Amino acid sequence: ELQLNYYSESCPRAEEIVKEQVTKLYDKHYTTAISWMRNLFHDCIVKSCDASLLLDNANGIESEKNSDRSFAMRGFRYFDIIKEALENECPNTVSCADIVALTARDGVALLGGPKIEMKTGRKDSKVSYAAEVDTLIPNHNDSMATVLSRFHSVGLDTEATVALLGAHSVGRVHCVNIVHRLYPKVDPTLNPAHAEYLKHRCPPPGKEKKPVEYSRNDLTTPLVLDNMYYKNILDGKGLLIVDQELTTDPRTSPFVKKMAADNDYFHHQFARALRILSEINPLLGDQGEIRKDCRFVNTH
Ligand code: HEM
Ligand SMILES: [Ca+2]
Ligand SMILES: [Ca+2]
Repeated sequence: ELQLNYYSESCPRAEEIVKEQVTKLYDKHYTTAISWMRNLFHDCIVKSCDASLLLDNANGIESEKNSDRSFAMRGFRYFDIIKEALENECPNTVSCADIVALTARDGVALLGGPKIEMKTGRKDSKVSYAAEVDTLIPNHNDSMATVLSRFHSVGLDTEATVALLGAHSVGRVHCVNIVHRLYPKVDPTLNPAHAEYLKHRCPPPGKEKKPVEYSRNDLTTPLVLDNMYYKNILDGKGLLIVDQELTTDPRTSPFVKKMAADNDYFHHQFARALRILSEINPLLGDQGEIRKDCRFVNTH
């Protein structure tokens, strides 16, 4: 079973080391705090919080990082820094899966989100699920029915689902995921002034000036994990179709309104939801291993 402070005897400073490194990295590259959160989602919703996401292409393993749904994910190399710090303190002790969980927890706190109690004791997978990623992670234009059924199937109720999408209160979306709502006709659910802003950020396909263009999710508090996301989507400023759908689906819209009105309530629900997410099907005992290098399964 997962437990609080699983490493209290085997590596008493484990959680402190993660926090130190996450803080140091945040001071240098604030976007790392954003990446930890998305990484936890993309690892845990694919079978298990088992660091399957972190495996590289090697020895017959096909990396989940290269699937379509992992588009624009960043910051993977920072796991190596954290793992190295932990290996220096206690070799072969702290799993990569627990690093995925703890970094997300500490990243959320640095972004002004809630403090979250998180259990540890996860083991790492020996396999990757690259072939299944695109069916297990919803797409940006999926219906809310599809999103909810996927989240419900892993124990995330509707309120938790609405809270987790609040992660889009920070970070960015690339134009490839936006232009279909702008051209040839503006999606009528978009706020017209915001649509003009987005057209300026994202020229019609083929007319881009730079190879990679994007918009920030939240122009008001782009670096804070707060309930501005819900105010924005109620104002027609959601960038993804799934963001905007939260406001129109009768199952989700009551929670959107409640979260927009009360940041503490959002934080409380976000903390609850992230805990559920981080405890999906953990590998325990000898169901998995403790990888020496988060990119590769151990070779014995
Ligand atoms: C239905 C569910 C979800 C869908 C379809 C979805 C889709 C996306 C897409 C398409 C992007 C933008 C990629 C880009 O163009 O750069 C994105 C960004 C992001 N997502 Fe989600 N997402 C979902 C749920 C979540 C959840 C549950 C979390 C975390 C708890 C999360 C965290 C993030 C973060 C932090 C970013 C910004 C990444 C960055 O700036 O580097 N998302 N998501
Ligand atoms: Ca996984
Ligand atoms: Ca924000």
